Amino acid sequence: MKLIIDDACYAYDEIFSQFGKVITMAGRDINAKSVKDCDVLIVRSRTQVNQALLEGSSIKFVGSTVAGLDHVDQDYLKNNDIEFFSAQGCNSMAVAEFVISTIINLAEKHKFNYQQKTLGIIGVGNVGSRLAAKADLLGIKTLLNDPIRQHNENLGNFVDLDIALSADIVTFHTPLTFDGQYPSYKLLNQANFHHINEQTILFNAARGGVIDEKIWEKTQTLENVIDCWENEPNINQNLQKTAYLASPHIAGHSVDAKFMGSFMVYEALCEFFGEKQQENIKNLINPGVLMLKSDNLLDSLNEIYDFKQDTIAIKNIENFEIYRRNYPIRYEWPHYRSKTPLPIV
Ligand SMILES: NC(=O)C1=CN([C@@H]2O[C@H](COP(=O)(O)OP(=O)(O)OC[C@H]3O[C@@H](n4cnc5c(N)ncnc54)[C@H](O)[C@@H]3O)[C@@H](O)[C@H]2O)C=CC1
Ligand SMILES: O=C(O)C(=O)[C@H](O)COP(=O)(O)O
Repeated sequence: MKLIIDDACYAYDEIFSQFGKVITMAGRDINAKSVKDCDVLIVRSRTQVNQALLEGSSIKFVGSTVAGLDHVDQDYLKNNDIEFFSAQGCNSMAVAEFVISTIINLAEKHKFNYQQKTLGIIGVGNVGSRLAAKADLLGIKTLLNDPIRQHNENLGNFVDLDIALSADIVTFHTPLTFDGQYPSYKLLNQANFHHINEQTILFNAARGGVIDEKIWEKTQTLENVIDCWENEPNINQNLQKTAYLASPHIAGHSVDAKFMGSFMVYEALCEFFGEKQQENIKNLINPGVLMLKSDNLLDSLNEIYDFKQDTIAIKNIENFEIYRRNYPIRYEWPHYRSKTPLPIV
């Protein structure tokens, strides 16, 4: 069997070589010619998985080791009997940690008490619900918006989009969708941007396109935090120059998340081909207990990982893709022993 794998997939050799010959390439370079005689395709977010890539190939299984689905034409896969698995939730804790760590840093910069702020979370799935749980632990009041969940689960505590947008801190965690009853493309647009004002902290760690950047660049906010952009890696430099954090789509890039993305696809692949899982793969990340020296929350979170370094690293946007492909090691909070309680859920 032949597997073609994005070389940014965590531990691709240790994890996937039990299935056959592994060929790797940068995700953006995987093309119809390279997949043609392969049986399995494993990607992250940079490969467009569609008819143009797969028609006439031998691919029987596609695994995506990330949460977003906008790079995959799932209808094409279904109609052509190609098995698809996506590692939903693999990086949700990493994104929640990114948002909380940034809020704590902004509280210090602007001298506000985060317990007196409201946090509007738009999209309350794997990321949004973990973020909400961490915010609750810290005593931050959340305003949750997710009309799909509200409709399906009849949740009484959810709010309308306009209410979530009027929070002090507004953060998007929806997929990028263009159709259905609740498309998220330009969810923050001409008609509702007036809720965002000079006191708002606005995050996009979901996907470029969820917020209309043409309007965003003309809107005065307290701070912008932008991890996901329209037209990556050719990002909007007006927004980049003024954002508190302008990072290269790395909110989900913890070691744990990358491992979990690969591992979840591995489990699905074992099931698909009826192969037994190798026990040792579960132990591929094991940094032991990591000790923190700091004695307050802000310093502890920055000692774990200071996200400001990611903004500095892409001041020259030519570094956008290189930096994210060679991202520093960042472990999630549960690995650390801290003198001050961390909001771990
Ligand atoms: N910056 C990064 O590194 C990362 C970005 N992402 C992005 O974040 C998105 C969310 O990730 P997860 O929470 O894991 O996905 P998820 O599928 O678990 O949750 C998404 C939630 O958004 C809701 N939703 C969909 N359309 C909506 C709308 N119009 N308004 C409000 N809510 C809506 C859904 O009902 C669902 O509950 C991913 O699709 C991906 O695009 C995910 C992980 C890492
Ligand atoms: O899971 C998602 O969705 C993401 O946005 C990933 O963190 C993106 O990872 P890359 O494949 O772009 O490294």
